Amino acid sequence: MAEDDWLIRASAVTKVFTTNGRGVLALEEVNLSLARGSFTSLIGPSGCGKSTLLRIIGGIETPSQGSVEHAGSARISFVFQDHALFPWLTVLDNVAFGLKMAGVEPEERKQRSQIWIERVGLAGFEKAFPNALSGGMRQRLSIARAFVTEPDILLMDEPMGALDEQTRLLIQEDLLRLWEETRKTVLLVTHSIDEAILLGDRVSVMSRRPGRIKANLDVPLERPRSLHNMTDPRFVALKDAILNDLHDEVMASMESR
Ligand SMILES: Nc1ncnc2c1ncn2[C@@H]1O[C@H](COP(=O)(O)OP(=O)(O)OP(=O)(O)O)[C@@H](O)[C@H]1O
Repeated sequence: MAEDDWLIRASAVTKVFTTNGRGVLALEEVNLSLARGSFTSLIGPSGCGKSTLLRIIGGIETPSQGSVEHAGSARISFVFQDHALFPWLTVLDNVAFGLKMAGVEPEERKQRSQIWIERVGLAGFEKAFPNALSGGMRQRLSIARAFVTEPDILLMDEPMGALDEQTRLLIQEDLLRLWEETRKTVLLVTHSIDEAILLGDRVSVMSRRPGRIKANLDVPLERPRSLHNMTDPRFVALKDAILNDLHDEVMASMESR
């Protein structure tokens, strides 16, 4: 990535949480740039600070030290594991909610929401309420809701974490397709090495807590991609390298307990 091609950049971000008078150093001098129109996957041992870094980049958590800068417009949408859907609103109204907040007129809201409902395969469920949907459908709804406002940056924290393996594969394929059509700037936090490689242009691997970026690895796979890429020798070689990095970190964090 060209150094000047970033859309959002975290520089020397340090985060200390204080609970019951005790400080926990969650992040230490983390640097991470998201290139415009690129997909970055963030992976690391449990508790290393991935969610904290995502939240700081998204501006919903403040760094103790360091800064987050935007180059130009940086409208941000989030997708979280727990969906954060409104149970009292229909599918259509859940998708349209962000547009309503942005002051978009009702007719345009409906049209734009309908397009995204169809893109994520929820046509026919416009009037359903979230509790009548399966976990996979709820996740598709969250994805539609995040994309419909046409954000510059999408921040996704373990969006597929609660799904069974088969639903997860389907949604990964959906996300691949949607991303390849829209080329949003994306940061995806995931525990799945396969997901990180399949979706990402780059995989950033974090060290154990206090989190730092241990490696930024480019994914050497052409697009468009599909689940079949997972058996490509280059995919397997990169997975092996990431496994080695993570293995060292996880072992070291167990030893320091
Ligand atoms: N609001 C908070 N108050 C106090 N400590 C926190 C808070 N949020 C996170 N932490 C601590 O900061 C560290 C990093 O947490 P974070 O959730 O960012 O890690 P993570 O890498 O996303 O974890 P996981 O992979 O298990 O979801 C952990 O030690 C966690 O306990």
